[in-house]
Amino acid sequence: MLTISERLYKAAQPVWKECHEHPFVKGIGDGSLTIEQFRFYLLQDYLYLYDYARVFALGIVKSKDPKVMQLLSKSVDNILNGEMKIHRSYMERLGITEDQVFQVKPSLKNVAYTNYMLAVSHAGGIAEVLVSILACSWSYAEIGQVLAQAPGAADHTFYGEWITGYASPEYHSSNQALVELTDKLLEGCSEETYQRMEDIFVMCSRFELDFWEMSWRLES
Ligand SMILES: Cc1ncc(CN)c(N)n1
Repeated sequence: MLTISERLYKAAQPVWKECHEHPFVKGIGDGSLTIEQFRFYLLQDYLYLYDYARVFALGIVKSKDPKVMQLLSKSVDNILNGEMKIHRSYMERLGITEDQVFQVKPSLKNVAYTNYMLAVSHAGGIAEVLVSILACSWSYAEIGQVLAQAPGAADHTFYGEWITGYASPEYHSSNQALVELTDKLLEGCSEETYQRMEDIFVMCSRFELDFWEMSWRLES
């Protein structure tokens, strides 16, 4: 029998396949993505990650289990001081200051995605919080792993740092902890609850695809 996370993963496969095949993702992998497109993505993603960290923080508020609270607070730290280090390094390379990022307006699709995660998490419980962040964390772990396997991709002078960041054992294990926690929280849940979770997971996966597309087209 499939675990809850395996069922969620299977349900989102058609959308994840489109993410893997998206020209933006392929372009990071083969180095053909323009710096202009990456710069646009970087700025939007930097803003996105602050709201994403807020969703984890909401999980701390919603949880009564000290172990879950510890894991989520570690995740907040991983995002703000780990994952975003990659962004800050690229900002330095591209001559962008944090003040300049905050002058950028988040795009419509960026706002739609973060507002969706925040709304679902505010209205729901700890399981809704976990499932709404899972597609984000998991799809990037998978994209990082796939791109890192292409010969030379991880050593690319510009995109290599992005690829190695998301393919790193640290990123993989923090994502794995979220997958396992989701299974634990939803073990033995009713079919009705599962369907609600699947809707959230697939919706967030669609937002992921939209984020790549928006960045490819520089849609602000
Ligand atoms: C839009 C988006 N989705 C996911 C990730 C990976 N945390 C990210 N940085 N940005």
